[in-house]
Amino acid sequence: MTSLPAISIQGLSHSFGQGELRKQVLANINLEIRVGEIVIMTGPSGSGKTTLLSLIGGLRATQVGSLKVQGQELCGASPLELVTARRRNGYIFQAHNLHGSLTALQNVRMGLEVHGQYPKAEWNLRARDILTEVGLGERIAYYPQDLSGGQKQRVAIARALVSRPQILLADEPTAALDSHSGRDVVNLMQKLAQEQGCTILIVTHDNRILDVADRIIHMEDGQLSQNQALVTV
Ligand SMILES: Nc1ncnc2c1ncn2[C@@H]1O[C@H](COP(=O)(O)OP(=O)(O)OP(=O)(O)O)[C@@H](O)[C@H]1O
Repeated sequence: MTSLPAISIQGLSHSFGQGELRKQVLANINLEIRVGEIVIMTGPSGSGKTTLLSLIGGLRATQVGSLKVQGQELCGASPLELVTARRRNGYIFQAHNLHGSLTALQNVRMGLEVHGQYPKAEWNLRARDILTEVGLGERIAYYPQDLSGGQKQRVAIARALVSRPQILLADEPTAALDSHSGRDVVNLMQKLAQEQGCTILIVTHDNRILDVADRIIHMEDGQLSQNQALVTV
């Protein structure tokens, strides 16, 4: 049995701005990511990595080409379809983006609220369970200001994965962390996502985490390099 790729992109291009200010940032991107694969995307600043990640996440509308996520075509999708597509994914950003006025537990519950799939009666239990899995079972009532950078990012991972998304998109998840915390965070992402059969795409400049990838792809001037070498480490 052949399963659909998690992500399938053909001839994707993207520009910002209009008229004379129009600037093409992605040109003819072709990429296929299999279900359960962990792919790392590297490349210089400004090369278009975040733009591609945001298109895959349905965070902005796709203009040209074909972009299928879990078999759903996002090019030409309506705003409502994009919102639905967005809710199916988990996101982790460089800055953890936790709400400062909410505890760790409440932040993680938000991941379930937004997702809207699980009954409300289960939210606390699910949030508590995943916080325990990321090693923060004793800190569920802490506010972000009372957690270290690595702990905050672990809350962000718990929030991203609590709804058991099929795709996890991470943009520079270790950039604000020291090497030890960065390694912890990536190992956790890998472990939880593998347990859940989740496909992961990570954008990073952090060479220390490249070994978690099944495959590394490289973006340069809006184009993906062709030698998408398999990592053998
Ligand atoms: N909303 C926007 N409006 C106009 N231009 C944008 C917008 N977002 C990004 N760009 C431009 O698109 C290009 C690609 O940006 P993008 O953020 O995708 O690069 P990146 O590879 O992720 O960079 P970095 O590694 O620094 O995050 C850059 O030249 C950037 O200035």
